[in-house]
Amino acid sequence: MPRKIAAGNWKMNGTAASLAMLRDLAANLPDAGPDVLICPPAPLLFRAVDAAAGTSILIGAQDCHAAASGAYTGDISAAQIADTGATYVILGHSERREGHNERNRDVRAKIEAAWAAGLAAILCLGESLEDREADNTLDIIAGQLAGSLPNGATPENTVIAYEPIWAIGTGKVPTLAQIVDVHDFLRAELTDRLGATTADDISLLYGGSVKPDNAALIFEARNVDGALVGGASLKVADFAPIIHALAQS
Ligand SMILES: O=C[C@H](O)COP(=O)(O)O
Repeated sequence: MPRKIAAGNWKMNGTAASLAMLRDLAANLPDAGPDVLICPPAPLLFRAVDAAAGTSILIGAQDCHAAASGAYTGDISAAQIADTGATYVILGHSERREGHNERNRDVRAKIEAAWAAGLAAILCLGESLEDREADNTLDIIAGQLAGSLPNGATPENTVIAYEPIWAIGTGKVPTLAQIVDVHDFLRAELTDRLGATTADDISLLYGGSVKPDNAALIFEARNVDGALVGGASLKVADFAPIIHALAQS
């Protein structure tokens, strides 16, 4: 069985003061619930790890460089992320692919770097509205998966997040059938590549406008093992109900 995971991506939001929410969140988690992960901006990682100490909340980063070290002003390496005590890194988010021109091969190299540093990678995949309307979704997903995921994926080092670009921050959510189509496809592609024993245990997250009022329905979808949540992960009042919905799914 894949692990259930509720991951919060704070994107470029929050300050040190925002980390007080981690204690509140920890106090509002279900017993025996899913893995809960918060990915704050990089400058907050050390403090976030401290703030989460003694709780079950895990901490992750939002990107890393593919190189181990060097003259890359403004970038951070996977080893530097691991040094903070963070254990995950989001890679290939559409906001990186679009805003920073990351290609599949760049994402692949970053995942290799993450693994080498002992981090688990959350690989993000998703189609644009144009791709969706042209009925190209599964081709796009197949290409991103083939191009971005290195050999050697395991349930411990890899999580896949399906995030339709048109659903991110828009309040638009695919139908349950559309989510199931992509998640079933991902599971089948992973099975082809890795065999069922490994593929069946890799957590597949849905991301894009997950909110307290739609989470329970989304978690009914076959092969949805959790969510990658943006805006609704910033407040305990929004994120905790999503986590509870996942625990009950
Ligand atoms: O990484 C998270 C996603 O981009 C979803 O963001 P959102 O929940 O604000 O739509």
